[in-house]
Amino acid sequence: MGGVKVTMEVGADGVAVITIFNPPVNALAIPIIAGLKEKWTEATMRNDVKAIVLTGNGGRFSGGFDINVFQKVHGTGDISQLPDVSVDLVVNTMEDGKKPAVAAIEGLALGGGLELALGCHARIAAPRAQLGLPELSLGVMPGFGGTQRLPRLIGLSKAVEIMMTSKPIMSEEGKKLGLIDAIVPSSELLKVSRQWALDIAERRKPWTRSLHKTDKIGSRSEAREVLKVAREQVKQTAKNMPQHLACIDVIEEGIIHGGYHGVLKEAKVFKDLVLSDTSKGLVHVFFAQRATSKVPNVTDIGLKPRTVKKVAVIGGGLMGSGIATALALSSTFVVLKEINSEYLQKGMKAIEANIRGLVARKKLPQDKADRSLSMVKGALDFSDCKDVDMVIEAVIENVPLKQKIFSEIEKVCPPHCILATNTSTIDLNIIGENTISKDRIIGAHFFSPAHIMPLLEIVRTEKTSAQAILDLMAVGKAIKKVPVVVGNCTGFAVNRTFFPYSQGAHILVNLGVDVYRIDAQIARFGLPMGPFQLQDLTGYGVAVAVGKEFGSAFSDRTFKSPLIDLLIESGRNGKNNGKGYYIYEKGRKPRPDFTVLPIIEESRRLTNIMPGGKPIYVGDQEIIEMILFPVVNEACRVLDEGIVVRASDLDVASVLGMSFPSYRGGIIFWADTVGAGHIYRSLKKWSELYGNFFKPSRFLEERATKGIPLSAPASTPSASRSRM
Ligand SMILES: C[C@H](O)CC(=O)SCCNC(=O)CCNC(=O)[C@H](O)C(C)(C)COP(=O)(O)OP(=O)(O)OC[C@H]1O[C@@H](n2cnc3c(N)ncnc32)[C@H](O)[C@@H]1OP(=O)(O)O
Repeated sequence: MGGVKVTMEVGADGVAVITIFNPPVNALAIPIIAGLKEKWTEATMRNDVKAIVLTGNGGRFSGGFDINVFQKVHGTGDISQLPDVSVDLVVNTMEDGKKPAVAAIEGLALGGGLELALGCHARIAAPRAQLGLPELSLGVMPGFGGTQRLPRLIGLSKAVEIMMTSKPIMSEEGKKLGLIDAIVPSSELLKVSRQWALDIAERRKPWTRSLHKTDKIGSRSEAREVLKVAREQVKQTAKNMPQHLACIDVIEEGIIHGGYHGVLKEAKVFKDLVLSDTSKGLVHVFFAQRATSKVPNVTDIGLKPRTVKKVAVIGGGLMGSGIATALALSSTFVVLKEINSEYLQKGMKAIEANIRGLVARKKLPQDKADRSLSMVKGALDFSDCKDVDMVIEAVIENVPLKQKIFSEIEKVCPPHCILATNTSTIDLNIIGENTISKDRIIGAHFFSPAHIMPLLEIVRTEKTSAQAILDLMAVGKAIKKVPVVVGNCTGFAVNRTFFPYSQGAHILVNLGVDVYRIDAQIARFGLPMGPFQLQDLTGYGVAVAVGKEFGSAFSDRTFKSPLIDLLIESGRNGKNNGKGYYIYEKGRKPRPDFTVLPIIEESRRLTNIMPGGKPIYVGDQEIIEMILFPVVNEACRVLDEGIVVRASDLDVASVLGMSFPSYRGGIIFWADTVGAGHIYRSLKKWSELYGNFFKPSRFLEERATKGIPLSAPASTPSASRSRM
């Protein structure tokens, strides 16, 4: 805690520079807030201080309120741990204080950090500083007056957008909007800010108290319209979460009753939101995501990641072209290797389409797109891979083919080259069977579409070197993925955990439950779509292949549903050919296709699992549980076998790889909120009624009977934990 402090230096010019020190992001921890109050009060009282400049040490203004405090409140339920910053510090001490203050912003000013700057009387920023109010992404809302001051400085519509999306803007945009008063080079930031503060003191520049501004908000009726549209949008984009609508209500309060009333309501609602389950889940995911970058015996043994400048991607299909796109977008040279010029052209075209698509959606500027495309070179021969630092094989799931590729690349590529495979199911030891340097073999499992989905599952075998893992983690970060390191087993951590998801859905259908009802319930729970629509989207071929793989690895608990085969026989292939459980037509939302019902009936007849031949009766909640509890059960096996480093890695993987709702905190966090006991008893009951698929795992049974959360680390590693 030695480095956590607030300092004040008073110059001969009469400016007190107050600096926040709390590396790495100058988070506003409780001692920092106390320090700010103390220094500000001192500066206000000292006769030699004419004006104040607030800044952050180390090139970053502040990353906002200390999120660790939220976690403490979540653990204890004690809301009194939250200090009164909004009125006591920002309104009374800073904004309404007797001395003018200027915020000198570099790097970033996010959340409470930006709100402190809003409480100053002017803001000077360095180029490309990030400014944002991302609180909603943590399940709370701005709590230091941001809901009131930002609209008053930049107008309601843009302020609402910044808060609702949680996305930062750059200081250049902030300048155009009126949030930033001037942009100056970093080297001049303090000098200009000091002068600006003195100019305010001497009335050469306006002494603006943002909370009192009204000129940018517009008329009541305009404001009402903006808020109405925002409410409608968030009902679609932020289902099941309270903070967006709560934030809009608070903004409205300020518009109707004035900024100060808005601040008071904000402070109250902020505290309610901190205690919400949504905030608990999202804050958990925030820290869980950062924890993935800490891997014992890899990131803590003094190794440094080596530079990976050039990567060969073998196979230009859907996955290969997506991976190549992700690499090229982050300025890595890519060799895309295919077996003939037709396939190669297809792959290159797919990369181009991916990149052009980002430009069309305004996610990438044209010049960056051109630069990215120039990073990719096509190749038909392995000799083009002789100077690459990493190979990522992304061909079809065919064992002999993969084995052949691996022994060839081992011969051609330099000895330091990492040999990665994008397989989603096949055991890495089998793929690398004919390869000599087994320490370089590693799994780089991307999720489709690879240039968009944020998860990278890094799979290691017992022989993979720590250096190779570290290098791939660094590549993952460079291409803006969240790398999660896992052990080797069928399906690895993510696909294995979620295999029972579609299995459970198929059991339910064969027990007589309606497919569309199942999909609707799962969507209501918060996944982007239900299991049947997902199956339509990924194609039935994938379902068959994955089913086979898992069926042989976990035959004790695999349910063999004939439904997919029947659908294929009847000429359906999901979204691919526009015919699945749903009808797919361009420009329209998928619509249920009721002509599928007789096929489902046929499946039910063949499996004959309905007790007494009659459809079972289940409530809506039970549908969700019968699909997700088996997922939790498999997650327990993954934990028990030590496939992941820590339980929260599965939370991150489920959120980023499977779109499990982040506000529920990920699969294990959610399971713990439901309670291991309830999950265990439910699975036990269903296993007695409907068979082995539901049988509770040893790990779940033990945790449930001892009353230990599933997320608690194992006290003594089980025999199989040696995998990591
Ligand atoms: C009342 C107020 O309105 C409420 C608030 O202010 S809520 C907080 C709002 N602020 C935020 O949401 C910002 C959260 N932070 C971020 O988005 C990113 O950390 C960042 C953009 C600031 C920096 O990103 P990056 O450089 O990639 O570093 P990143 O690895 O994320 O963070 C570095 C470390 O700082 C920590 N950190 C970042 N922001 C923090 C915060 N606000 N509080 C506490 N710790 C924080 C991270 O946990 C991480 O710790 P670790 O090294 O021990 O894992």
